[in-house]
Amino acid sequence: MTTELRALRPVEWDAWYDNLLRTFSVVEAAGERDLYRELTETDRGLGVWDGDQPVATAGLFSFRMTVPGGALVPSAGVTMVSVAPTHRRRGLLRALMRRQLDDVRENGEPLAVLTASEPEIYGRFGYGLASREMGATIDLGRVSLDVPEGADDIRLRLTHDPASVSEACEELYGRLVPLRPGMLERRPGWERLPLLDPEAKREGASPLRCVTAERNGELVGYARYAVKPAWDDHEVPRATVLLRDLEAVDPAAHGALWRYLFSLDLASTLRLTARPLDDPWLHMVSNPRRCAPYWNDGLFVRPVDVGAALAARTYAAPVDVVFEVEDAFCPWNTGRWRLSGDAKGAQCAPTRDAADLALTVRELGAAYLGGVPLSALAGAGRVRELRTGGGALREASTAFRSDVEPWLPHGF
Ligand SMILES: CC(=O)SCCNC(=O)CCNC(=O)[C@H](O)C(C)(C)COP(=O)(O)OP(=O)(O)OC[C@H]1O[C@@H](n2cnc3c(N)ncnc32)[C@H](O)[C@@H]1OP(=O)(O)O
Repeated sequence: MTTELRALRPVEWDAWYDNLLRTFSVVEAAGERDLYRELTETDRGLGVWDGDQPVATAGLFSFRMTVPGGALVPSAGVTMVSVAPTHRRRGLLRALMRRQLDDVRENGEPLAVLTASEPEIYGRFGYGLASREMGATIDLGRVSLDVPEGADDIRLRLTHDPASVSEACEELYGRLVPLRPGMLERRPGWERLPLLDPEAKREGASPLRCVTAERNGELVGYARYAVKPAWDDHEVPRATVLLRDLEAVDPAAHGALWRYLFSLDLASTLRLTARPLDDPWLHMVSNPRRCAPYWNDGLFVRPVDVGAALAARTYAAPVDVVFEVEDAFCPWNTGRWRLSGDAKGAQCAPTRDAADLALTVRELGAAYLGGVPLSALAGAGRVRELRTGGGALREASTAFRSDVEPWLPHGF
């Protein structure tokens, strides 16, 4: 087999995308191809060709991601990775990852990020699981909600045309981006993604609708959802409310929107996916157990330039530690790095000083957004204390934590 790994040419996009669809065995729905064609940064696409046939794909998005402290840091979003079943397990993914991370480094992005089809794939390339997301199946008949003061002052409006209020919702979303690590600044065109609602993928649910929350005429929150109607054998209504996304700027706005979703007529279940671990509704419900919360993996983070990545965020407490970093896939990161920082800023540079903590770049990626404690990774043997007399783990672990759980509200 002779194959060629090279950059994607714009005219090849459809065949390249078809390889992705075939590999994922997904049925294409109306609107998806046009949207992804528009969103794809063709000049950052890679593929492997066997003759004139694409047999592997990988893409990058030029995102900026919020890190602890609120800075937006250039982060390459790895996407559309596929290897045709005829060509799997011959090293094509590894070759694509090699070329991609070299390109990201050359492009000066300190981080690469991704969401994984299967979590076990990307650790070997230095990606660590940095954010988790929560799902829940809430038994509306058994769970009540105690909403905060001010919820009654919120005016809710329902629209069956979410696009008609999208601009205002996007403006609100933009205000929230700097407040939570892991959120991605919207790039042009991405506002269409949360509105994508092909009939073929609804599985009996209604079209998407949007409820907006206003206080004194100003938008303070919104929720997009669909309802899947159902009636049991005794004609009892048992609809399921499927929440697509919800954003709100303060407790009262959250309260009003969650109360709305918890009390829709004819519904017996509210299903949530991809919510942040610290979602406010968890602390408003009478019975969290009957909400069956669970968590799943969210965003994987890979420091591509360890020094620049660690210096780009701030730290919850003063920290001055030397990390002994091992990075087998990107050896330019391997070595000792001194990180000194606090809540105002940080510096990180190579050093010859004695190391305080040893870890691989994957653990640095996992801890980077502040959601995974270094101490928990140390408990699993993945971070080792080297400082004589100890104390470095506690110092670094405290400093890395974020007050707000990292979260990626949407896939890419
Ligand atoms: C960010 C995203 O786009 S996520 C989407 C990823 N794509 C998919 O899941 C689509 C379906 N699967 C595929 O297309 C392919 O099987 C891929 C892309 C996952 C793997 O491609 P391959 O070319 O077969 O991988 P490759 O041969 O380079 O393997 C590299 C290593 O990863 C391992 N690996 C590859 N796929 C998997 C997997 N699904 N689960 C666990 N390990 C895996 C290989 O065993 C190999 O291990 P090694 O480092 O010990 O040698």
